[in-house]
Amino acid sequence: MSKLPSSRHLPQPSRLRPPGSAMKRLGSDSAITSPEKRSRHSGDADDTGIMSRPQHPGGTRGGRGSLSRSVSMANLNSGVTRNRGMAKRNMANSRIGASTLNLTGRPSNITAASANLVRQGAGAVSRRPGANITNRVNNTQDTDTGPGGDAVTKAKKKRAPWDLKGRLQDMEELVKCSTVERENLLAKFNDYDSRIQSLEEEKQNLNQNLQQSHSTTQANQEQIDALTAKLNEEVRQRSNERQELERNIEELQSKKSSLERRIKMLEADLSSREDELAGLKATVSNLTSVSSGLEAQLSSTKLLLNDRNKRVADLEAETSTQASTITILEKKLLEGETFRRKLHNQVLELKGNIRVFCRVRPLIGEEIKNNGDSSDIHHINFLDERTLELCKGGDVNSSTMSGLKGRGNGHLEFTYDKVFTPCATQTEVFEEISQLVQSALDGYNVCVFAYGQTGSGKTFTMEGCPDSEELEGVITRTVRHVFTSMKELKDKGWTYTVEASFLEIYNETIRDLLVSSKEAKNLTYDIKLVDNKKNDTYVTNLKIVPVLDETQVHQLLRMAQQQRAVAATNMNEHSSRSHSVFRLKLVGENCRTSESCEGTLNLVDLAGSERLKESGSEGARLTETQNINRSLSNLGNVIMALAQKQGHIPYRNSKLTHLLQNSLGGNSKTLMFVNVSPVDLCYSETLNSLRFATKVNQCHIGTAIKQVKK
Ligand SMILES: Nc1ncnc2c1ncn2[C@@H]1O[C@H](COP(=O)(O)OP(=O)(O)OP(=O)(O)O)[C@@H](O)[C@H]1O
Repeated sequence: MSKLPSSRHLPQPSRLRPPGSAMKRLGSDSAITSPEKRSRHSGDADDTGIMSRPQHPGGTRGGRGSLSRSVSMANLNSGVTRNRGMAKRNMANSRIGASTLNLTGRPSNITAASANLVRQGAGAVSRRPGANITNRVNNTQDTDTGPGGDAVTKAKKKRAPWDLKGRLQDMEELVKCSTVERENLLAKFNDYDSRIQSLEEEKQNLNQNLQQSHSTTQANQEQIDALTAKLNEEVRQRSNERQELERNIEELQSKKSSLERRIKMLEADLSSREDELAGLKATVSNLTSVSSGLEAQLSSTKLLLNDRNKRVADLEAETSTQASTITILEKKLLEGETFRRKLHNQVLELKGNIRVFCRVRPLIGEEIKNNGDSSDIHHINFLDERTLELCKGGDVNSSTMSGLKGRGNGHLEFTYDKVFTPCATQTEVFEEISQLVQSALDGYNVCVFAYGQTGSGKTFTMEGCPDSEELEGVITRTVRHVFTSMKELKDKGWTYTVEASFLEIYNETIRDLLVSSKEAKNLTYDIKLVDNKKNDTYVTNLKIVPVLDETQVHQLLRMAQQQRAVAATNMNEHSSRSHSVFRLKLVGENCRTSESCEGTLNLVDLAGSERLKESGSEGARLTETQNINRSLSNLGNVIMALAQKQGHIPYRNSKLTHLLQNSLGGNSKTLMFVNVSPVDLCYSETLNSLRFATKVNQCHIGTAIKQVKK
């Protein structure tokens, strides 16, 4: 956008004075425009600068002087007018030029041109007005043509100095010409004036235009400023945006680089995946071939499946038939179970309701040394599973004992239901009595007791070594067998409750082994009949513990052992001198058959038998021995009475027989272990025990009766 000139460059109205005013000033300065002034300044040629001739003294001279002055004035007027006309023309020209230039948008040139013209015009007048007038007069005289051309031509003819008239005529003609010229000039002046006025108007218009342009320029400037500010703001925003964009570019570049890295990784991954894919494709092709094979197999399998489904349908039909058969068979099984129990009982009856097992323990420890470092037992021969032979050189009389067979020479044979050699294991021993345990579950009273001299192996047989499973005794194995059988019988509808008690009889006094001596301090334990008509007995105040599993029973056994240890200063002696009775009461119910049963299992470790003569006991020991022998002898008597079916069975003669009344009578199955020591020195006690066992073995107690729960 081109910058418009400021107002100060435009021509100032004061400088462009109207021609009238310039002329006025010119007139006033030169003092020649008005006749008054001309007359007033007629002698002041110096003021005007016109070279006037020196006046001659006298009138003529004065006349000539005034004429010259008139001519000079006319010339002057003419020159001034001409000069002023030139000036005006110049000014008009300059104004025209200025307006033209102004119209073309270059007013500065106008101002300069008009100023120059004014200066030139003014200068032309002001510098040498007199000279100009003179020249003009002279020139006019020489060249002017016009209305007075002839007169001038005539005037050109040099008049004689005396021809004043002619000269006056010339002058008059000249004045006339000047007047005409002046009028012409005035017309021109007026013409110029009107032109100036029009130019003034034009100038005013131009000024208005200029002002409008100025205001437009200002508006434009404001707009420009606003636009500039906007532009700056825009530039700032663009700069911010650019910075933002640069940051974005940086971020994008970093992202790009990270993406490039990721692309590389992905490319690597892709290539590995491609490899994997290739492998998978190979696998897929393999699998496809396998699949086609499998499909073929599947179709054949489907065919097979159809056949099988058919077969399944057949089998289901068969199964339903079999299910009904199973129901029938289960019924038969239950009947069979009942029958088995009967048969089992009959077998035991055939075996005898009281049976005797003989067990000879091995030599142990010092006994082997004393036996010449040999475990061979010299005085006992095992003839078969049920017979052993006792022999001692010189003891011929023994063979004559009643009921005993022998080969003579001190050889005595003893036959029992079973003879266990020293090599017999605890397991083998228990297998033989497990059927009795089964009888207890079937609802019979069972009594297993161990009889024998001290140290013959009674406790080993009944309790065993609790720390070794292999050496577990009858009690532990019985408990396990009971709970195992209970589980098996559960499938046949039987559920059982088990109660345990454990007591000892020492010097004919009952002691509860399942309570501490502190707890049992003020308690008395008496044996009483449950029902006077029957032989069921119970012990008052005795602790009966319901047991749910084998572990619980083992805890009771350990507690009983501790009680026996606390009760004695010498445990072995105390335990040897008392009878211990472990009792399990088994109550069963069958929900299917509505059967019920109640059996009692007594496991008795008797006190060691001892012959008074041979023991040489005295004092308390003697009393103990007497009590033991009395109870053991009474046990024999009861058994004998039962065998002889006597009317009175002396159960009450000892606590032991009284307690075991129901388990020894006709309503029970009894098994007696006769434990034998292998030591030679124990021969007499062994013989005594074997004789006692023989007596028992010869007894037929009667038929055991199944106990039905009341
Ligand atoms: N069959 C056997 N095998 C190995 N050792 C046995 C056997 N029987 C008994 N014994 C051992 O013989 C020793 C005496 O046995 P045990 O204490 O059982 O005799 P006991 O008849 O109970 O004596 P007591 O009447 O004094 O109680 C024990 O050390 C025992 O371990």
